[in-house]
Amino acid sequence: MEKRSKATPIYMLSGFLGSGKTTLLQRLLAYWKEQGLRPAVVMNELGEVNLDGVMVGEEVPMTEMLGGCICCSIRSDLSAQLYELIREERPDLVVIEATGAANPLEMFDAVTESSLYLELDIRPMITVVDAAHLAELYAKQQGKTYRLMVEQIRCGSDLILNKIDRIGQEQQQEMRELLERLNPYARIIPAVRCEVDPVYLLGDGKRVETGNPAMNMAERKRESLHAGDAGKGHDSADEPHSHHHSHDHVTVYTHYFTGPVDSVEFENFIAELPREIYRGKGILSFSDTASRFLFQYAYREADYLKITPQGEVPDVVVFIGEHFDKTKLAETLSALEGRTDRA
Ligand SMILES: Nc1nc2c(ncn2[C@@H]2O[C@H](COP(=O)(O)OP(=O)(O)OP(=O)(O)O)[C@@H](O)[C@H]2O)c(=O)[nH]1
Repeated sequence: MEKRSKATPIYMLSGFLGSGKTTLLQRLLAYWKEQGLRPAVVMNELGEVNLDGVMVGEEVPMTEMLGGCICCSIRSDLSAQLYELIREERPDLVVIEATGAANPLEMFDAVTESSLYLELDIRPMITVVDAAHLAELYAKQQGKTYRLMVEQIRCGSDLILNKIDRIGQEQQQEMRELLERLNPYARIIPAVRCEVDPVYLLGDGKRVETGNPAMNMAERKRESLHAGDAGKGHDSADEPHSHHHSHDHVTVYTHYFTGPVDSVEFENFIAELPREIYRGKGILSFSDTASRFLFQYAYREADYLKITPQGEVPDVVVFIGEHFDKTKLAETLSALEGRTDRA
């Protein structure tokens, strides 16, 4: 118990873009608050705006690391940000939600580096897996996205097999078995919208780690870099240094709107997005409704949630994908604004 007051527990949420990390984060924050704890969040986004932050209550201290990925381009900032957050806010625990493109081993290294300066209690990594997306990628078993997803699965101590509402029973079983093969150490928790029992997930008061989680991770890292399912064709196995740039292929485009757009036109535009774009999020004002919407697009499924953002938040969308044509996307989005102007 004494240790708790000194070492700050650090929870890392891993999982590919759009798998459900923020959905899980919201549940965990609600649970911790119910327990009378004061959580803090480090939110890392590839885009220039923190749209996930809108989903986190204002009372939760949050550090934003934007415009890059914690695991490489802005990795060195993590220690400083954590240090400030812990010193100024004195939280009971910190959750780090990395970008979905983050290589979990690099993220783990970055946090371990921080523990040289700060007294941290690094908790087992939680990986959220989009069951439908994994099923599709597993059918092909190639590509950087699949390899990254496998890496994230191998590094998780707890694997939430999320979005099982999007696949049938048989495929659920197949994906479960795949996870067991890829990571026999982990607990697998099937879920819809990350609805999991936080007491079970976090193991509060019950879970006994077999050994030091950091040590387990180091072992897994060695394994992961040398052999196994992921090792086949894994960047770092083929080219020893390339794993540091494992998500160089990810393209991000941020578009600030100058005014509202027509909702039907926007939905049509989303329905026709190229496949290379696998994630989108934004805050939008539509010309045909009064409220503002938080827009989400993950693995070809779009969601619109009515929101009242706190403070000044621009109308903006961020698209993330692999080598898509930013210029064309910018033109199409500008044209949508133009159409509304004429209306
Ligand atoms: N159908 C379905 N949709 C889900 C489920 N869980 C989350 N979603 C939706 O998937 C989208 C992405 O969820 P997030 O929680 O924002 O995903 P994320 O991993 O934080 O995304 P990034 O921060 O971009 O990596 C949202 O529209 C969610 O409402 C699920 O179990 N089933």
